[in-house]
Parts: sequence; structure tokens; C-alpha cells
Amino acid sequence: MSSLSGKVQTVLGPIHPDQLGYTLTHEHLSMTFNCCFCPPPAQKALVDAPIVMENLFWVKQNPYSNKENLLLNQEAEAVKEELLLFKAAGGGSIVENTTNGISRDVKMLKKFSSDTGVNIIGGAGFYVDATHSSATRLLRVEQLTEIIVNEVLQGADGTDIKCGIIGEIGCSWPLTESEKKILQATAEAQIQLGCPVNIHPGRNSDAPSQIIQILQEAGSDISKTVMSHLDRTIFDESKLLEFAKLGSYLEYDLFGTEMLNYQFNQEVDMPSDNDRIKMVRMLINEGYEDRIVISHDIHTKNRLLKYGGHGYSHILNNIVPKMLVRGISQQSIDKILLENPKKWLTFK
Ligand SMILES: CC(=O)NCCS(=O)(=O)O
Repeated sequence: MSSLSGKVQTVLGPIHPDQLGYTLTHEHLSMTFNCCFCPPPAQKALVDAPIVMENLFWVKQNPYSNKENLLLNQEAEAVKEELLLFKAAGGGSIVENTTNGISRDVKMLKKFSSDTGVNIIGGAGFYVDATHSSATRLLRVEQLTEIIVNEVLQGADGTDIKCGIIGEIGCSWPLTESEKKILQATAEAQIQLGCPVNIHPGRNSDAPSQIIQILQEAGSDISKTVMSHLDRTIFDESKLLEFAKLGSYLEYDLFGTEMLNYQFNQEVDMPSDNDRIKMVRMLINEGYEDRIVISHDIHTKNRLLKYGGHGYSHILNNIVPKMLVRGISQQSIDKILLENPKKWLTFK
């Protein structure tokens, strides 16, 4: 058991879990996403174009094909203003899931938190294989574990600013050898620290259960693990309910994303917010109210208010009222936005 037992670790230091308030469990406040650039099928001139009103719909439909759109790290002022709006809308805390490989900037997170009063929890570990350096790929599980543990206990990126979760840990489909070692290291670090974990699964409906099996075999506590991006990963209700039985938190974290064309997997029809609310209600009705968490996973510029996007307050301002209209009680909403994040984020 670590000295963090019973606490939540923010970028400003440990806090009592009751201080969290309404919490978004999967966001990015500063990151780069060039690793996932997708060449567009048409209108190639827009790849290097600035984001302006005339091309905003194109950028929304092809978010990974406009280079400027992939640089969320350039928007410190806009993000800070949004954090103040999030707080004014009743928000308390944000889990910032940027890990090694997509330009984590814990100094920036610390400044965001002290400037706005929003609690921010940073993420330790590594994103998907495409971002692993050749040196990272050569590391043994024990060495990877040591890096992750240090990011939680000593500080990340050469600072003394400490991470409060492991994740998002990036997984591809099929899972690579390097990603498998990082999952095993995640489990080992979690055993040592008793900390929360967040997983980014590959884009295949079998990916989440395969990952849970690897974590379980390595001794991980699945009840403290969030499986992200279920909105774009498991569509079949019975398959989702089978997965839910494995005991992780079930995260619907692409609220605000409405697109015809999911560039990372053309097979997928990206659900709408209405579809997400229906899935959340179905999970509540099936008895999984204690396991659901929700967020927006903002990771590109076009999703900020500055660029006509939904912003970090969309769930509080628009989704919660719609949930109430659709018969989800305030008590259930408080579980999802308050109690579940609190339980997940508290060190054992
Ligand atoms: C930053 C990140 O990994 N976002 C997830 C995008 S995806 O389309 O759900 O894979």
C-alpha cells in the first residue's frame, strides 16, 4: 500500500476524494496527434489549410487530415478559458489522459490547474505502438514498470509533477509485442501503487476483453481499470454486456463527436450523442450504474469552442439535461459523474 492510499493525486498534489466534484474521466488539454494523421481521399489542399469558417465542416468530417487540427498544444489560452467555463458550469475535475508519445506537458497541466482552480489528474505510461521509440521497444517489463512507477511517485517529464493515473495506455489492433509488455508493466505498477488505470483499446470489438485478460494474468485489479472508447469499439449489446461482466469501468468518452466518416475505421458507424445516451441507459437498466463513466476525449482543435466545437462543458450543459429527459435519474447521473470517478481515482 502506498502513502497515497485513500487520496487522489492531482498535478498540484494529493487531495481528499470529496474535493473532486463532477469529473470528466477522459480529456486532453494539451497534446499533439500527428502520429495519427490520415491522408484525405479528396480536397488534399485542405491538409495544410488554416481552420476557418469555410472549411470547418470539412475539418469536422476529416479531423485527422488537417495538420493544424492535430496540434491541441497550441491552444493554451482557449483551453484555459474553457476550464473556467467548465468550472462555472459546475465542473470540478478533469483526468488528462495524455501519455508518452503524444506530447504530454505536465508543466502546462499544473499551470492550467493553478490558473483555473480545476483539479487536473495527469496520466503515466505510453500511447500506441506507432509512437514508441526504438529505445522504448527494447525495454523489459521491469524497466517499463520502473518508468511508470516513477511518473506517479517522483514526477513526469523531468519534473516533480506527479501523475495520478496510469493511462491512457495505447493499444492497437492487433496488439503489438511492445504494447503487450506495456500492459504487463501497467499491471505490475498498479499492484505496487494501488492506482487507477485507463486503457485505450484497439479498434476491434474483441480488443477490450483481450486486454483485460492480459492485465488479469499479470495480476491487475480490473475493478480499478477504465476501458475507454467503448462508443467506437463494441456495438452489439450482448457483446457489450458480456464485456461488462469482466468488471472494468465502462467509458463512453466521445460525447460531442458526431461524424459520418470515422477515418480510423471505415467499418464503424460512429454513434451520435443520442445513441450514446441510449447505451448508457441500457447499461444502467442492466445493473451497471456503478461501472459507467463518461467524457468527451477532446484531442483535436475543432472540438474546442474557439473552433465551433462542443467544448469541455458539453456534457454538463447539454448531455445531462438530455439524460434527464430520457429517464436517467439525477441519482444515476451523480453516480456517473461524481461517485464512480471518485471511487476509481482514489488510490487503494
Ligand atoms: C487521443 C485518443 O486516443 N483518442 C481516441 C480517438 S479514437 O477515435 O477513439 O480512437
